[in-house]
Amino acid sequence: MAAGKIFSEKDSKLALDVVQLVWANPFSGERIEIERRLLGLGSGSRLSMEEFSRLLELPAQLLDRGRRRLAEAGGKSASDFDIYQQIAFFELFHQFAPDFDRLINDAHERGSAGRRITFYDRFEKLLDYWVPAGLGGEYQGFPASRLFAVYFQVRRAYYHIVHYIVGESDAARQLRSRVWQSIFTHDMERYQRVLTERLGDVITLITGPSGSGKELVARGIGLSRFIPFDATNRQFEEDFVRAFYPVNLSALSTNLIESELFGHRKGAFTGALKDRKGYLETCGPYGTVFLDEIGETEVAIQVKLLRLLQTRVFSPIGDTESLHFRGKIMAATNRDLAEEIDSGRFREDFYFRLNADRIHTPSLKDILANNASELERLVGFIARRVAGPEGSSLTAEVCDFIRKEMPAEYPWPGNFRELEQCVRNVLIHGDYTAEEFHSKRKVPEWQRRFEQGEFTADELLSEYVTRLYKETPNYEALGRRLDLDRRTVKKYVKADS
Ligand SMILES: Nc1ncnc2c1ncn2[C@@H]1O[C@H](COP(=O)(O)OP(=O)(O)OP(=O)(O)O)[C@@H](O)[C@H]1O
Repeated sequence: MAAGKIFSEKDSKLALDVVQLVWANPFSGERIEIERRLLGLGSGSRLSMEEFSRLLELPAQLLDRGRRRLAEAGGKSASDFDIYQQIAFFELFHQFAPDFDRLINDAHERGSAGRRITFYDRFEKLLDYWVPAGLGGEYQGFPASRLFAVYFQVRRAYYHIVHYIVGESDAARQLRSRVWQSIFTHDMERYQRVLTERLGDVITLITGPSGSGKELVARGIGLSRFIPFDATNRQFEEDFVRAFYPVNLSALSTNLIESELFGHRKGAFTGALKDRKGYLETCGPYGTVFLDEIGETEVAIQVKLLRLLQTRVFSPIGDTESLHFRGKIMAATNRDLAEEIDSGRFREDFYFRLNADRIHTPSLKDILANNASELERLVGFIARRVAGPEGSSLTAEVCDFIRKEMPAEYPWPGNFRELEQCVRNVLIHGDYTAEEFHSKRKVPEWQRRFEQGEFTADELLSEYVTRLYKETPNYEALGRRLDLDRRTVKKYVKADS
């Protein structure tokens, strides 16, 4: 019997568009286009909440109609079964998004995610409703638990990217999209088919100025790695919140870096009183070791790390045994590594090894240069975090302060971190003075004219006498102080003071 079709002619086109949506990077411009096309809207910006809810009804309606024809069309052998199945995945993902979000939130609040996942049974049941297990119980060649694990990863990635990288500037959007690619590549369908367990081998290097969010990006990627689900005991194989190991290399001596990363055996050096596991050993297959400030490391450490990256093998200090590193390595630096290589401080071979997947976090100055209104949005975000329900009044205060007291082109050398300090200082002291800011603070008009030599002698004297008159508002007394007679003082005090 020739294979039938699950979808009618009319539904088929819509179904193909929905499948594109299933695999599109949610932070890409392409995704917006697909969403708008599905709703019959012309090109434009992101969907409103109401439009998005309308969009989510489409796959559910398609599935309903498809499910009724599923058996008749030949089930698994229907020519469009794979399309039907992918739409079912999409529907299921959205149905369970609130459950996954709760799981992620709770894990962050408690600092641990390790517990039985109670909604897995419900998940299997619904999956079985849309794609009956009688059709084989495998979904694109994988068991339901694998699908569940991919959903959890997708939801974690979405959650962390949205929570960690804020803002509506093009730079923020591009960064979100790039981070998504770092987790899933640009071809998510291929990722879920063959790469889930392989992408951990790829090293990610994050560059960008200090305080621009490099660690945040690293954390977002590290906490969003694929983690298999064990359907027998209803648990994920790794606690995602505990799978990120950041090491600030600039804060440690060469010996300490080795000890922290590689670990040591008892007696390996003075003070090594017992065996100690390093992060490379503690980190499991779904974990991430983050080497922060990699540009600050001595060449000797670079050589050891290069060996680790090439062979994924290391030995604790004082041990000859080789251990296998199973996790992912990420690194970050605010230095210009090309310059460091030229000056002989950074090994070129090490750089090329690190440079497989590169992400750049933009400076706040660059973000604001293309989008001035972004400052208020970012201040609002920080203020809500700092002052909770008073967030909007604090936002207004901070924006007012910045507008009146800070130079229009202030470059925010400390980037996002400095903006956070500014918000906190205005909250606590009603004021903010940074080193850099101090030197660029708006100079009073009289000082500027003085420095530019714009005063005549009379104007200068008038400025001076008027300023002092505010402290000593008595012509007689001020005359004595300045060694001038009363009438001369009066003549120089400006009329409006
Ligand atoms: N794009 C962003 N969105 C939200 N918060 C941000 C962003 N970038 C940075 N931050 C905040 O700024 C602070 C500094 O971020 P982070 O430590 O990630 O910067 P960094 O680039 O790693 O800095 P350094 O080079 O000094 O280590 C953090 O408190 C972080 O929450």
